[in-house]
Amino acid sequence: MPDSLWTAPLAAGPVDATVTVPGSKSLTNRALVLAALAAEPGYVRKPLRSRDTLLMAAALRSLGVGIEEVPGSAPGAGDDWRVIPGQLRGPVSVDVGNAGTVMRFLPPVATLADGPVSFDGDPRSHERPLGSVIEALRALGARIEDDGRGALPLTVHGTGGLDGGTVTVDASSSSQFVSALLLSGPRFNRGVEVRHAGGRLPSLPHIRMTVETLRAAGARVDAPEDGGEPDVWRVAAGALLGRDVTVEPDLSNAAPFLAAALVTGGRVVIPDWPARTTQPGDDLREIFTRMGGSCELTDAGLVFSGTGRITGIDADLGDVGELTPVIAAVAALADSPSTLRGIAHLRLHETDRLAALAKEIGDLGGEVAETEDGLRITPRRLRGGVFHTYEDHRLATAAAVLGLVVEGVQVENVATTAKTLPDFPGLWTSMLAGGPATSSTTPPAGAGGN
Ligand SMILES: O=C(O)C1=C[C@@H](OP(=O)(O)O)[C@@H](O)[C@H](O)C1
Ligand SMILES: C=C(OP(=O)(O)O)C(=O)O
Repeated sequence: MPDSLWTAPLAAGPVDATVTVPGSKSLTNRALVLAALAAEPGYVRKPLRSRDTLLMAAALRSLGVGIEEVPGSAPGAGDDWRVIPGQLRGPVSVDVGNAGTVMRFLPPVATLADGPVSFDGDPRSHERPLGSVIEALRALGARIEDDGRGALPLTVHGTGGLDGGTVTVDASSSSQFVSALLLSGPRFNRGVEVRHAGGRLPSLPHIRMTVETLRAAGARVDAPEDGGEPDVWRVAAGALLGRDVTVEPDLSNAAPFLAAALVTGGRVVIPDWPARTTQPGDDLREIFTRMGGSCELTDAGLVFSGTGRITGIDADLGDVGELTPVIAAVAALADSPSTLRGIAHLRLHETDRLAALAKEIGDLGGEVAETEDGLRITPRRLRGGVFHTYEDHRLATAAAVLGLVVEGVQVENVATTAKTLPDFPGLWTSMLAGGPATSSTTPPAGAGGN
């Protein structure tokens, strides 16, 4: 059966709305892992409930961690999670879907289980790189069965603990390799020292996020940004605290909504925008200001306005690669060309994002050329048509941005946005209706967990 098409709504005029963006995927999944590895129960409040985080919760539950629904502390935000750590058990089968955080963060956790833990996921999960994590865990003492391709499927033969120690990895294809080894590090007998050796590390803010969340959970961490050796992180062995963590809104998922203000010359308010954060999405304030908008952090949240004029940019997005699809969509609507650099690793994301953006924006009449490490975008008059999304949530939200000002953009499989955003179409139409837009907290069908 062909995937369904969703006709992206055209904006009738400048948008003017307040959009409550659900919790951060990256923070929710780190909070779940750290709470599961803690020495005492804790809470994850205002968690994101999307495919990626429900898969993480389901995997941890099957490993023996209690994750209970408790009434939410924040009005209207849905239930919170109480996480009760326990002895991790096997045999267990984990479905990672196409979640990088699940497929990379959980194999190190599985070494602590008392039996085998097998991992598998969507077809794309077999193509996303994992070899550095597999080799690193073997070097630290783990037994792992795989088919030698450095990817899923695989089985970690947990023995209830791991020696740990020093390991060198090439994390140039994903920062998640470093984050994965650090997150479980406090539970390894000798802690862990991770040394990156290879090309440029992408998504550094996500590694800083890992370091901050570990420290907040009581771990002792040495990191390069504190005057340590470049590309070397050390996590000492030790018990993790059970904490009460409130998840920030997902600032990367704010991108399409801020873009809506930019491309329609409107105004969007995102409540609860943190004054300080490790989320890469915070860079949208600067990037979209350079592209013609203006923003202000107020008590009501981030107030972002467009003028209707959109300027192209030359930007290195290596630290904030996950923002690329929406930035590329905005760039295709600008009044001057853009060059997006430092993002070769996007070829290994949910899909090959560079190829997909070049093809799909190109099919609407745009001019997008792939470079060795990014995209060169020359704005052209766009026309409607089918925008294929390759089961990539951020391709779908990028297409919705184009559809605001290009009539007849039909987005294939918009439901794929549920990877990180529950009810994106509902949020989008509420934004266009001008009312307050708040996503439903109902989990997407087939997401696993409960
Ligand atoms: O650690 C994380 O939560 C993430 C790290 C980044 O991965 P890469 O370093 O593979 O780009 C990012 O793109 C992804 O969406 C989330
Ligand atoms: C790259 C992404 O996801 P993942 O966590 O699956 O790597 C993303 O969300 O843009």
